[in-house]
Amino acid sequence: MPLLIKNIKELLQIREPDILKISGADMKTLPTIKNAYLLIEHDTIVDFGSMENCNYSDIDQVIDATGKIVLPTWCDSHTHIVYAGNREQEFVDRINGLSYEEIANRGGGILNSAKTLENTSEEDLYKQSIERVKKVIKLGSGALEIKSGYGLSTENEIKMLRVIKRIKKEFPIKIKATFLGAHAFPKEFKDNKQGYLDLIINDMLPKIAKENLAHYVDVFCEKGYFSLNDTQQILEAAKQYHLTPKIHVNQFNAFGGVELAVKHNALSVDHLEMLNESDINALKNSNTMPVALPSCSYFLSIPYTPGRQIIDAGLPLALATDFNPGSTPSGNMNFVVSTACIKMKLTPEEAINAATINGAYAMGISNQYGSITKGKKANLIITKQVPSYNYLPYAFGENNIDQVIINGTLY
Ligand SMILES: N=CN[C@@H](CCC(=O)O)C(=O)O
Ligand SMILES: [Zn+2]
Repeated sequence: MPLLIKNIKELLQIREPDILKISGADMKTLPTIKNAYLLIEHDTIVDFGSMENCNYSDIDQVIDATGKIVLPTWCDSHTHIVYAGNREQEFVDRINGLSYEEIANRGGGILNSAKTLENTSEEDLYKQSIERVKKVIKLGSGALEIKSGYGLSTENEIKMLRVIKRIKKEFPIKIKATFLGAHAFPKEFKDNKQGYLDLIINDMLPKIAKENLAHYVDVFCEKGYFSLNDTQQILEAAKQYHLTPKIHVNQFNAFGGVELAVKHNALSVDHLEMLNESDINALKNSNTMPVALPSCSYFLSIPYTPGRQIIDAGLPLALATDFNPGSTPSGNMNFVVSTACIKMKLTPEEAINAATINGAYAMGISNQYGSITKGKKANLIITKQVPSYNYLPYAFGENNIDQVIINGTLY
């Protein structure tokens, strides 16, 4: 049954079907229609325009959006939403003076989450994870990339990826799975790093590919984690299984990870809190999307990704949550958009472009998601009554979402 949304105060992010990402100065523009309507059939946007041209009078299902804004749902291209337990104690430890690095060096951090996950059944992991998924959909996320990376053994990485597959089957939002076996070296491989790389390459990758459990491959390319050489080995091996890279780079140190990622045609490079001129140059003329994770900077009190510099260099930028138990226990894209404006000095137009169409690009789905385009999936946020779209990032911490539509159906 068709669904008509009428009297929309402003309909945001109207794009032609061939626009897959927005870069540089173009990010300052957010095409809109004021006093608009939008028509959905099944799961698809079939028509939209100005109310004065709205000739649909016999539609049964109508939403009156007077005073409200309608925009595409957020596309969160970087999450670790499948995890077990939490790391509240480390949060308190950091308040009391320990750094993220010190906690990791004591065997906490990613290894702490891996231990909890090992002791959690697949069923329980699924149950814990879907509570988070339900919450983020209510907060306006209509597409999620989800990483493994708290398994760190063949059995537990596959357990995580099977949970992601099940979420994909059970939930109407778009999900893309990423294999992140190279998230940290397990304790037993502390003095045999090549042994762990070999396990990833010779055991995990073939099994994951055989079960078709992942679309992308990720590596935490960082000092104390995976070196350039380690990263290169994994990306080369993953290529045989057609897994495109989306990698964690430059969170704490810049040492050439961006260039390596670009050389391997990475779909995205994520974090980038530490960025230098050669990283920016490597990204120019590439198809790789830089992704900023401002909630992580907020939570860890580390520098914000220089989004202004990235955009001013003519590059695109995407925004994502990084939802995970250690560095970002939040999947709230509304907070991400606000924080990008407040701390990274993005304009609301830039931040909304970064969290919708560019987020969709960073997960390889912008032909179907991330904008108001005829033929794209009807994944929409209807806000509460607000003065303008600037109010959304301005009123940080306030929930201004009234309704969320996923695949043409109210969620
Ligand atoms: N930096 C690497 N991975 C995650 C954090 C993982 C954790 O602390 O559990 C991130 O993107 O911030
Ligand atoms: Zn991450």
